[in-house]
Amino acid sequence: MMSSSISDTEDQATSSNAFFHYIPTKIDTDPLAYHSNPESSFYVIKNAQQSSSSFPSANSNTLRAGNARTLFTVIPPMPQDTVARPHTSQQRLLIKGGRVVNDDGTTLADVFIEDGVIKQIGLNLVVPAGTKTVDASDKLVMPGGIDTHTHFELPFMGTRSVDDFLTGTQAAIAGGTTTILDFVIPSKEQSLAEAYTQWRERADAKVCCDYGLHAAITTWNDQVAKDMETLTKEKGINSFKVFMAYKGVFMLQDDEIFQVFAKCRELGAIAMVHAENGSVITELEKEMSVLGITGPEGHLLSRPEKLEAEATNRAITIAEETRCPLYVVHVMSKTAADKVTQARLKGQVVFGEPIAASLGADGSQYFNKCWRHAAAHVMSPPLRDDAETGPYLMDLLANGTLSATGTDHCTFNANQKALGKDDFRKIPNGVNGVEDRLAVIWTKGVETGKLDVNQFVAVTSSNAARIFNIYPKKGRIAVGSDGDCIIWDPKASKTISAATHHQACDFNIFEGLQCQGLPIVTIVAGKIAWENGQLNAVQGSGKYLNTACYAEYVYQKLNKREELRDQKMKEQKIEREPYTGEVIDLSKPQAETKSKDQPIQSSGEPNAASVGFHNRPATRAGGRNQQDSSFTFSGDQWDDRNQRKTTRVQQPPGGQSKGLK
Ligand SMILES: NC(=O)NCCC(=O)O
Ligand SMILES: [Zn+2]
Repeated sequence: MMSSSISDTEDQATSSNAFFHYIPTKIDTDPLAYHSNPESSFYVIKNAQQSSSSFPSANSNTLRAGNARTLFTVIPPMPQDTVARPHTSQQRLLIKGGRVVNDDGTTLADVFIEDGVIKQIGLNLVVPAGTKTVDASDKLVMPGGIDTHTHFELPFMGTRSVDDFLTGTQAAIAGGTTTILDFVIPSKEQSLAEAYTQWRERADAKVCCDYGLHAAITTWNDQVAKDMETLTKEKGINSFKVFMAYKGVFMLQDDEIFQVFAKCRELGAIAMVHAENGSVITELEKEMSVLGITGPEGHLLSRPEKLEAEATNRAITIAEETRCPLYVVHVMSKTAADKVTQARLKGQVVFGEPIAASLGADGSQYFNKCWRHAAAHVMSPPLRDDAETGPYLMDLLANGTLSATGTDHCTFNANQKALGKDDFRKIPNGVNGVEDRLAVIWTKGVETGKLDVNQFVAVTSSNAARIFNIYPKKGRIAVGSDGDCIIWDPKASKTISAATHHQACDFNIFEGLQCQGLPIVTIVAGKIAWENGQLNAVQGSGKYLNTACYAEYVYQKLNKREELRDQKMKEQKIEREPYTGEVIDLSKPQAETKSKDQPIQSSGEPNAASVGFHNRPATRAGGRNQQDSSFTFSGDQWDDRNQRKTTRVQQPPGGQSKGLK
């Protein structure tokens, strides 16, 4: 039962199994909790109780998540782990003295984690002797980041992305991300099911943090549809991406996209789209060749922004027609973002994902004199040559129009990018970001006053958890949630560089960016995996996340709409007596049908339509209505069978034709 009243919350606060009592108040004067939005309030957890019981039930209310800032919502029940976490019973950690930041509120509280799960939140907690303590005084304690979009060790464009599930998740952890969602992308000769197994094999042995999978649909047939069912029902995948780009490789046609989206809707999954007009891009690429443009700038010039916006709109339209929720990956331009905005304003369930690159870098790099530098930025859709795009996308994140952030982390070294040294079309597409996303968003979002700390948590973690149905296991600091947290120091700073990053690639698109605000500690499943610049991540310790279909955050509205739509459709059904007259026998030659023998005109009533063309009634004299076209593909006139009256005109107006002499 959904409930959303303040009194419910008050009831809950006094009930025996209440954990927190949230009091909306504007008491916070601490600069750490600075709020840029004057309308938003701070929420303080009072009377936090120690508890070792399980997560609040689905009936319990808490403050509304996300940057929409509706006040009360329901926390769904905790999703079940598919793989039991091994119990290392002595694994206990107390995070002391920090300010706990969720997407809906901030409070001063300690956090006690045991066996990978948050067990207590509050002040003066009683914890077992020997518990390891980490000091978070003057720092923020936030849910670990969720990167919605990575491509670790992806075979692509003749090579393979260099960050694998080990270096990729290590780098993620160094940057404060504790969950990644990667994409299963089948090769031409592979089934979706085989590709899924392959991805699991690659990832399970290496991941240092939990991970989930989306799957890409790169071809469409009945078997793929069946595999989608298996992946959703048995393998924990709830999101499927189609490509409108990479013609001849991954790209699907509109009718296929329609069918994929319809299938997603049927399964309760989320459709995802890489939105670019691949067919037009292929033509524009050829034009670049004709113009002699072979360098990385050709990549940008052949992928104009309007082709991203057009495809975004097309995908949104198809999603609307299939009544399917849509997640637009890597929103790279203002106009594409506007399409998402327009759809959301109309109430469509569409989510937009800007990435670290579109928020923190720009496409002027494609014109850099150094080929290696320019090629290192090649990704699709491209970075836009416009310094305003990043701030624009950040504004849309701040006002809730864009929802979650990823990175599309897909890295290639210079020698791999060099596959396209003479032809930009062969430069492997992809850039870095998994390590830098949080610092870039803090620097470009919080430090500019666009995002408050709670919105920062929303767009880096909680919103993604809700959309992909892993909330509140992930994306929240709460009793019962996984012990994936970061201790964030808003005062810490660094300059991003490939020389010091943990990503395997030899280039960093944020090179030289001075970041303000960093994760000084990253806790993965209750263990410190990153502290004071030291990685202590454990290879293979991450678990695969089962993501269930019908995420309430996504589908609740849609299910209701579907119900109402069905009802409305049924209301429009007309009950009629069945037609009992003659039905034309199409197997017989048309000449034998009755209509041939019957006069076309009987009572001056219209019957022209009955012979296959013309809609307007004949004239009283039985002639063709002059407003009807006399054209048919057969060349026939509808009144061919009527005898025509002819009158020889002896003296036509304008004189007799004598013919040419
Ligand atoms: N985005 C990109 O350029 N590379 C990764 C593959 C994809 O997502 O398109
Ligand atoms: Zn991608």
